[in-house]
Amino acid sequence: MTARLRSVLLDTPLFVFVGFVVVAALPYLGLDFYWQRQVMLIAVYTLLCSGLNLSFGYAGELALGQVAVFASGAYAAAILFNHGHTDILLAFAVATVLAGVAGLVSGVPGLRLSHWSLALVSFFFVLLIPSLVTILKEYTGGNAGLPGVLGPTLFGRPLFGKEFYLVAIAVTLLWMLVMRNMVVSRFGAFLRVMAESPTLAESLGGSVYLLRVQAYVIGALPAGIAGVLFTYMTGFISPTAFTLTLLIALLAATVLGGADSVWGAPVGAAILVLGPLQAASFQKYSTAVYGAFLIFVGVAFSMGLAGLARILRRRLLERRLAAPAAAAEGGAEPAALSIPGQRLEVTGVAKAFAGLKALNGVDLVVEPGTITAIIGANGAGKTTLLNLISGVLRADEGTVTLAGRQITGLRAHRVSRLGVGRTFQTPLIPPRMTVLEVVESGRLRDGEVGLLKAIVRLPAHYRVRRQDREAALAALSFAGLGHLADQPAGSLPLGTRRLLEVVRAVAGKPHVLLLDEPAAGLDDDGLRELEMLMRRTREAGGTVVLVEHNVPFVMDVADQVFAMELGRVIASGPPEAVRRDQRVIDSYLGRRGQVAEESGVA
Ligand SMILES: Nc1ncnc2c1ncn2[C@@H]1O[C@H](COP(=O)(O)OP(=O)(O)OP(=O)(O)O)[C@@H](O)[C@H]1O
Repeated sequence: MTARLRSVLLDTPLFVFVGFVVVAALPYLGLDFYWQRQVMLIAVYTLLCSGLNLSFGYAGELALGQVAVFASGAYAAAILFNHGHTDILLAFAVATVLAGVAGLVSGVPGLRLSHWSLALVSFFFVLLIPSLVTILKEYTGGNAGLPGVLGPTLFGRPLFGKEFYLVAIAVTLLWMLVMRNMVVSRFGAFLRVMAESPTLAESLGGSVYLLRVQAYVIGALPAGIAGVLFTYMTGFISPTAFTLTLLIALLAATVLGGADSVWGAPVGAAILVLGPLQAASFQKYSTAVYGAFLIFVGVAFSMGLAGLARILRRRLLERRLAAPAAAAEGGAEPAALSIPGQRLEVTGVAKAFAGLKALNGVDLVVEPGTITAIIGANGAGKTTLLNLISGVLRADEGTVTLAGRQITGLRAHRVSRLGVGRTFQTPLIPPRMTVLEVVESGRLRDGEVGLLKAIVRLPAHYRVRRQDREAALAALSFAGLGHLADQPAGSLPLGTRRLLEVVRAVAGKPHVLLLDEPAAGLDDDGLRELEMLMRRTREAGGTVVLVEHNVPFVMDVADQVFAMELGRVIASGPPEAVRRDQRVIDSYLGRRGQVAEESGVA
């Protein structure tokens, strides 16, 4: 057994292989023809739902064109067959290319505009099926359909009955392994982050547009393959097989199985095929029932069965996880980390929102190995400044340079890849990731996504993922949070989530670290941990920019302070000097003291 095959086998849950071997063996154990068809239909729907998982569940796009791509694969197989090209591998290849093209044609313009444009464009493709079938009647048979598409070949050998069944199961397993490899790769991590927040994905170095196109196009590929299997399974196709009802049913099955789970697809597909909704008396009401079911599942059970299984599994494992993790840290020295800080220089930046000058000629220089704080009243322009540096916003005027290199006007993911890490005023933490996964995602900005390497599990994929994991563990230990590694991030209190954001940014070893109000809402313990983390980051060489309202904290931790008012810097220098500056007292510190006194806060 080669190392790669071994790794594919060992990294895949055993139940998957056992399950597929059992399913593949069923016809040899006496499963009759009717049930063989039902199982193959589950395989077909699994492929369709799995593609939807990627584009809809993981990438968060309402991709409604799956049925159209399914139809293109089905017609491709039938037309090839009728022209004497019976090889099923050829049909798979053509259907996959067609699916990719259909995905690109509908996805590229749709995704460039907005969520809803993609939904509309892809939905339009489904509505187009009957017209296209009529226009291409010569090849498609029009409304009457194409009968007698039976008995494809594989390398010249006809595939009937059990052999075709085996091909259907094997192809489905293969796709599921590809899907699983993608989901556990850096690409999958980006998708999970993006589903939580596109802004976060960009700030971690992912081009949201590119990720969406990739997820949408790749999600279309299994639908093309499913089309080929469906054609050869039924032996007959017509436009009546590719309806809106099927689309709604697939969406319902995807959500029910678990939209952001690899193994939710076969579960949802099995329920769709075997469930009570298949009764003949139900057919007339199918669209309404599936629609109502979709709404119900989407609103009341959006986690799906996979989400439920995750919760149960977590509860079962909770005890076991707590013990070794706590033991692992047990008073050990925090890991050492080197953070390659670079000089950040902001010169004359200005930004207006509909005439309101949020920034009006701001200059700022931050040296490596220092903490620079920016203070000022609400609306002074502090967050806008961080957004300009990190590429979330474009400056109207002025420049931003990193180690002398201009980064002005670059998109957020490019700025991130050049070494700017950041946190957000409201922590952006994907709740379904574990703490370790969240911190690992901070490493995504460094190096390539490596989608193909992940799919075929090249050694480079393992090396990168191992390095990601080690760096994330080191960053957690650096922050004294190693004992939380296996906790679901969503279960953490707000203060710990704030710290976690900082740790995620530190794990990416950024050249500049931008922190937006990290101390907000932290209790005394949290503040101490944050202060320690920031001091360690500075000692490790980091360039830190801190926007913060907690003045005592700022005065304690910062090397230099910039005070802002109405988009301008009104004072800068060492903390004590800025604290005594009369303009700063009048515009900010005095007012904060007054507010604190009025509210009884010391
Ligand atoms: N996207 C936007 N569209 C319109 N106005 C905006 C936008 N972002 C910020 N502003 C305005 O720009 C000004 C500066 O806002 P900014 O959020 O940068 O202030 P801040 O100093 O960070 O305040 P706070 O301490 O409350 O976070 C405010 O008047 C704000 O209303």
